[in-house]
Amino acid sequence: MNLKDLKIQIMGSGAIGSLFGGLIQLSGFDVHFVARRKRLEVLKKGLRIRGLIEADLDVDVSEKPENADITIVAVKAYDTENAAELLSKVDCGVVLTIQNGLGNVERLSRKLKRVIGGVTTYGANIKDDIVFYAGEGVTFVGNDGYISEDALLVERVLKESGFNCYAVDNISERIWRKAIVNAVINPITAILKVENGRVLDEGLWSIAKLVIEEGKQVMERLGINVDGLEEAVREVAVKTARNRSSMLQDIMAGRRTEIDYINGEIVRLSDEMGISACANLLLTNLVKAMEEK
Ligand SMILES: NC(=O)C1=CN([C@@H]2O[C@H](COP(=O)(O)OP(=O)(O)OC[C@H]3O[C@@H](n4cnc5c(N)ncnc54)[C@H](OP(=O)(O)O)[C@@H]3O)[C@@H](O)[C@H]2O)C=CC1
Ligand SMILES: CC(C)(CO)C(=O)C(=O)O
Repeated sequence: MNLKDLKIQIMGSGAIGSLFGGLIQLSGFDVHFVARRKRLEVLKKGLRIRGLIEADLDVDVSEKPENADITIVAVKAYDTENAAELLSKVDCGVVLTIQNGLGNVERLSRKLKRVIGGVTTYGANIKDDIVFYAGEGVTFVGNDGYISEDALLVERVLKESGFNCYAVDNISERIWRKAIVNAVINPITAILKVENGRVLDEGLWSIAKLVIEEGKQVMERLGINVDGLEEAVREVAVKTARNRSSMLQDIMAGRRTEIDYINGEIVRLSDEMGISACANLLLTNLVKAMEEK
């Protein structure tokens, strides 16, 4: 089978799903977009991408998933279970999650076969129904302990579509490292309504260190490598110093955040392990209180 004969499906065609689907379709693949509510109506009229590229595409979009060779899950973490239920009604092929947060692979795997993990630093947002391609990044896909055929297939499709993409054998470590970055930067910036760089201020960095330490304890118990974690968080804070985190943007727009699946998941796992995660609990509950305002 020719690679370009593969059918790719995007489950959740918001900012990052539309960007991935749009770039994959532009390189010649047949792409099916799954969307709902306002986004479904918008995409029926076409997908508009601006920013690092400019493209206007007619897309195949519906509310229901279809059979596909590869399905990319790009719903918010709190919608994962519902997405998995809908996908379980069709043959969705290899299932790749590019979501943020912890536990997405596990939640999808309860209902679906051939799930592989993923993590991406590409950046996109939607304004006035237009997808803004804000930043080129890197995407890692795969499993733990081995490089699977499914991960290699996804890597080929994404590379062919112009993505920096690598199949890896330590996807949990990569997912956890991004989650710890998000556990530090996202709630602190959302609560204080400040840009990412402010977490480097002395007082805030002392909170950051507690959040990282608690995350580290869980990671170590799960057998995940924690080398250089604090330095890695610091590096992202420096590189994205002028950014407004996604959680700050969600809070400002009155949207639900992914806090339960980032800091909240560290707290849940710590409880299960009988260890303390006070800093993560505090940040989780403060952000939840802000969501309820
Ligand atoms: N945006 C980015 O740059 C990046 C995002 N991520 C992660 O990717 C995930 C998605 O983020 P993002 O694209 O920003 O979020 P968006 O809210 O823009 O997109 C999610 C989309 O999924 C839709 N959706 C949810 N459930 C269903 C369903 N059952 N059927 C059809 N559509 C559904 C939502 O619809 P509705 O709005 O109606 O709920 C929404 O359009 C998150 O986990 C995020 O943290 C990771 C890296 C970068
Ligand atoms: C890396 C960071 C913190 C960049 O803003 C991010 O992933 C987010 O905002 O969700």
